[in-house]
Amino acid sequence: MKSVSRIFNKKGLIVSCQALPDEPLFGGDTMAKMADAAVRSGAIGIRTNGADDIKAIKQKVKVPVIGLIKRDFPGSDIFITPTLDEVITIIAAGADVIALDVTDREGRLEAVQPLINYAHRHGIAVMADVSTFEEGVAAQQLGADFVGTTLSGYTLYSPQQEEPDLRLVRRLSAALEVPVIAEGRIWSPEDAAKAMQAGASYVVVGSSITRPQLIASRYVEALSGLAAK
Ligand SMILES: CC(=O)N[C@H](C=O)[C@@H](O)[C@H](O)[C@H](O)COP(=O)(O)O
Repeated sequence: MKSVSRIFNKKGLIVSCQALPDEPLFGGDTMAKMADAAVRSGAIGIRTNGADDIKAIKQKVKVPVIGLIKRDFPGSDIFITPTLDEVITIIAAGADVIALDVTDREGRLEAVQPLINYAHRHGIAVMADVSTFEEGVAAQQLGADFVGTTLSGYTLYSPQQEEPDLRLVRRLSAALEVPVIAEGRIWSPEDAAKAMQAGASYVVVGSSITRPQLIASRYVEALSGLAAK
């Protein structure tokens, strides 16, 4: 496997280009254009969901791609690359890093080890999406190459807040040897800068760059009281 420090050529912004089938920008072609725009602006990596989008983005841009597959299983809360099937599909699609759920739910901390090992046997690095400090420590012990704060706010036991979890970024960055990726609810360049000041090596920004329906709705909401007058 490529040494982790050589996957991304420097620290910086990773743009998450994701649209699910029910979102207006759904489709590999659109996501590849989003990725192109991000890279032209200086993004050093892309994070994306699904084999089609991974392939389309890999064809379009030269920066490393973090791939995941969101898949729902009835009765389970684990939806980011839940099983080996998705890991195999992501590798075949050409991702440079695989993102997967490394939370302490449903026996996941045991179940995820073979997925990490499989990725490594195929020369692919792993980004652990965690929701707490303890999960980040466990993820490093399990061999994850990057630890991301992606799932803080999305497990029942992590802080439920509108802002990014900078406290978690700070604690993980102080304690871990592997690079920490700040991700989740980063809505401004100022928040992104704070995340890096808190110790993150990389900052993933998604919705506030690539989900125009969410961006527009913030403006509409800000105007709604005034527009009624
Ligand atoms: C919790 C979950 O499903 N997160 C997903 C993970 O890949 C994406 O839907 C987010 O857009 C991504 O984490 C970036 O975060 P934000 O869009 O807040 O900048």
